Amino acid sequence: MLTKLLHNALKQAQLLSGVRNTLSLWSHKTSVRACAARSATFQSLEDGLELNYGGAPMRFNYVWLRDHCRSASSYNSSTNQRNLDTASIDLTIRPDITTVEDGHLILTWPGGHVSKYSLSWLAENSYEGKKQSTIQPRIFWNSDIYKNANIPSAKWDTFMSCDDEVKKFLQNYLLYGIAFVDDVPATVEATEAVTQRVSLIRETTYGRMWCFTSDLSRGDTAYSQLGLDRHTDTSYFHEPCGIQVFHCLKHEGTGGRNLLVDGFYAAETVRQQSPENFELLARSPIRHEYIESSDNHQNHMTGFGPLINVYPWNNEMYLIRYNNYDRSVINTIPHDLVQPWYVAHRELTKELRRPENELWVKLTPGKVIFIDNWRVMHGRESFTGLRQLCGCYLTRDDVLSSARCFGLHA
Ligand SMILES: C[N+](C)(C)CCCC[C@H](N)C(=O)O
Ligand SMILES: O=C(O)CCC(=O)C(=O)O
Repeated sequence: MLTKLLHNALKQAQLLSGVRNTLSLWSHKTSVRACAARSATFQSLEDGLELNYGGAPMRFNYVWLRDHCRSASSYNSSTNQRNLDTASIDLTIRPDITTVEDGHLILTWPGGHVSKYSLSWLAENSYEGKKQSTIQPRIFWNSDIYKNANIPSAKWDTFMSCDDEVKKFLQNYLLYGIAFVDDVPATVEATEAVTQRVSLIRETTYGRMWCFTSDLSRGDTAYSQLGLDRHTDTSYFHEPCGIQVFHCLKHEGTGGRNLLVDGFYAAETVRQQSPENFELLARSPIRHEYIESSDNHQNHMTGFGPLINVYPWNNEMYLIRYNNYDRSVINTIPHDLVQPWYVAHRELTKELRRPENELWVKLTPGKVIFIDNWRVMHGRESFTGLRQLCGCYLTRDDVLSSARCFGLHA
């Protein structure tokens, strides 16, 4: 089941990533000395070599090859760290001898040092390979897609005792950007324990674990009974918190449902409809800000970054900051682009607000939700009565590290 999901996600990511194959643009071949060995051939280029090994040709620069030598003197394979001082490599270095033998590329450098790279390692680590592959397979969703996928929630008992349950949970989390644990005791301590099964908690000005009601104890509308439109949190950090955990410990009143919207689904729609609007949102840095001044709390946080962030080599999205409440003065976009930026922002907002893209959930005591705060927007319906919400933030790097240690593609 998971394998099939992953396969579909990979297919979808490939379709959606807008990757263009530029291999046909390659030039600069100096000599065409083809050397056949097994299924691999190479050709020398001015500053490196081109390797043909199965799929598309791959090009490797000579300085890069020397820098990535995995011999014991160049690389410490017990700490997985480089020994070689990169600055000591002659920038005009070329090997004296190049051969392909037994599935390896073997280079003998001036001075006699030999570097040996397995062809499969080279294929895995080539730019061409990276450009065509997805860093994190995901399934973009609207309300129907998510509901029809019938993703099971993890259960407190098994989640706390069985690593495989945490692995399944993380796999769902990586694919959809949201995941639930049910039957959790309605306490801050149990919420903390569930979170720590996943990774480290990130302390912020709001605390390590926070538990809040609508008492306006902080200078932010989150601490009121007002509805909150879809947004991501801590957009005013240069690195917004990666994950938001919520657990509603108590609600005696009406309303207060939570809204979830997959920002990547909406942004991908914009990319398909008007690539220039997507580009503009991905290129223009904007500022968000959090200012709080009271007897108990003094804060002035501000961070820059574009609304949409993509990896430049494959155009895959990895982070959206969208918070109209906390967006600060726009003075980082030149005049000519201000109007187009608002047009692009409007188009994205329209997609984010489509009712069919909205997933509404009523968080009840026992149900803990993990939300990818780099991808999935959350909001809240206004409410009456006493409502107590606890939770915390996690850092994305720590969560991805946990996922990789479980052998997941992250
Ligand atoms: C979740 N918790 C109530 C602790 C913090 C709320 C932070 C609210 C802020 N406007 C933001 O969006 O970042
Ligand atoms: O009260 C809620 O359910 C959500 C609050 C919220 O959106 C936030 O703290 O950012």
